[in-house]
Amino acid sequence: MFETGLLRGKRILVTGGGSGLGAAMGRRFLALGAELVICGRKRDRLEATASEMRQETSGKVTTIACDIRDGAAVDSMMDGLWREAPLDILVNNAAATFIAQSEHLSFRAADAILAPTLHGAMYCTLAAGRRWIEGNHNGVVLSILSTSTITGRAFTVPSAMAKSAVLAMTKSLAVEWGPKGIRTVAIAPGPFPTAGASGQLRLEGRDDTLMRNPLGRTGEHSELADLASFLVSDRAGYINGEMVVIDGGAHLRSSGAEDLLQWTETQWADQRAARSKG
Ligand SMILES: CCCCCCCCCCC/C=C/C(=O)SCCNC(=O)CCNC(=O)[C@H](O)C(C)(C)COP(=O)(O)OP(=O)(O)OC[C@H]1O[C@@H](n2cnc3c(N)ncnc32)[C@H](O)[C@@H]1OP(=O)(O)O
Ligand SMILES: NC(=O)C1=CN([C@@H]2O[C@H](COP(=O)(O)OP(=O)(O)OC[C@H]3O[C@@H](n4cnc5c(N)ncnc54)[C@H](OP(=O)(O)O)[C@@H]3O)[C@@H](O)[C@H]2O)C=CC1
Repeated sequence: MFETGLLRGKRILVTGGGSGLGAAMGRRFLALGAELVICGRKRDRLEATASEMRQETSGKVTTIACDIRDGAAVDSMMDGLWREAPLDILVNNAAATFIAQSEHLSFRAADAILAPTLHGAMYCTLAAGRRWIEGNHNGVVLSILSTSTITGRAFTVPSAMAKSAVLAMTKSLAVEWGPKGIRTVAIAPGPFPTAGASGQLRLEGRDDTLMRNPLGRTGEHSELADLASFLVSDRAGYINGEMVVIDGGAHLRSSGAEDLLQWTETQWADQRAARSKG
């Protein structure tokens, strides 16, 4: 689909690149010639994914254990990266969510979603952007958001709030940092089966939601990876401050959460008891 070497010479950090959509994007970036850095909290999973990637391609993959909720840890990761060479592209992919009745959310539970999804994305963006500007280096920030930025989404309110805030960052920085050679773009995926999303959103037990998709299917990881590759590449050099939706048209019918309005109190109690660790 793309010219060989579309991303040759690009050094890309994908947060949460050890699993799910982050790993799918990383694989595609490598295949297109990029040098890849993936970060996350779970060192073992990062290493396992990187070792598979190294076997699949001859590309360079580096792993960094970093909890992006911790600004000092983010700064230290960026310092380490810049000591070797500047990044060219940051992909804000790491995030967290779970379904819950909002009246049952403790403050700690709300913060468990806001901290990685909003603060983590902001810390990574500020840390990379400041270094690009100081070094007079061009950069691209791609943030993986959600169609909840358009529809809102019941029962995942902290996630919808955080993703909307990162969309505001994307639009605002497009104007502020565009003149400094930094593009900010975003993708809003619909349902793409991953272990993280399926576990946290109970996607498997909720076929109705998926079947209401106008295209009658969920997204393929390769479809998202292709879109991401285009948006971060120089071929998309005139796209700035935009969010591209990739959901088969699903959000035009529903936010995807309406079936949860039919859940009984017993189902919600069961959900609270069966909390999944992402
Ligand atoms: C609504 C349906 C939509 C249909 C389809 C539409 C299209 C799809 C749209 C998808 C949009 C976004 C998707 C994603 O983000 S998918 C990625 C999912 N991946 C992850 O979440 C991975 C990361 N996950 C985690 O880190 C953890 O799972 C967690 C989020 C829980 C955070 O863990 P942490 O260790 O920080 O938290 P603690 O265990 O210490 O708990 C902190 C407080 O949070 C409370 N908590 C935890 N889980 C739940 C829960 N399931 N329900 C309610 N409350 C929860 C916990 O009790 C702590 O609070 P208290 O101390 O007050 O008890
Ligand atoms: N799959 C889907 O249907 C959809 C996904 N999205 C978005 O796509 C992105 C990827 O989701 P998906 O692949 O499904 O889910 P995953 O659960 O696989 O991905 C989440 C990743 O984020 C990392 N992460 C979480 N918290 C932190 C943290 N504090 N510091 C560093 N890394 C962290 C996790 O690694 P670790 O646990 O090692 O820290 C993990 O690799 C997310 O932004 C999600 O909101 C949006 C819409 C739909």
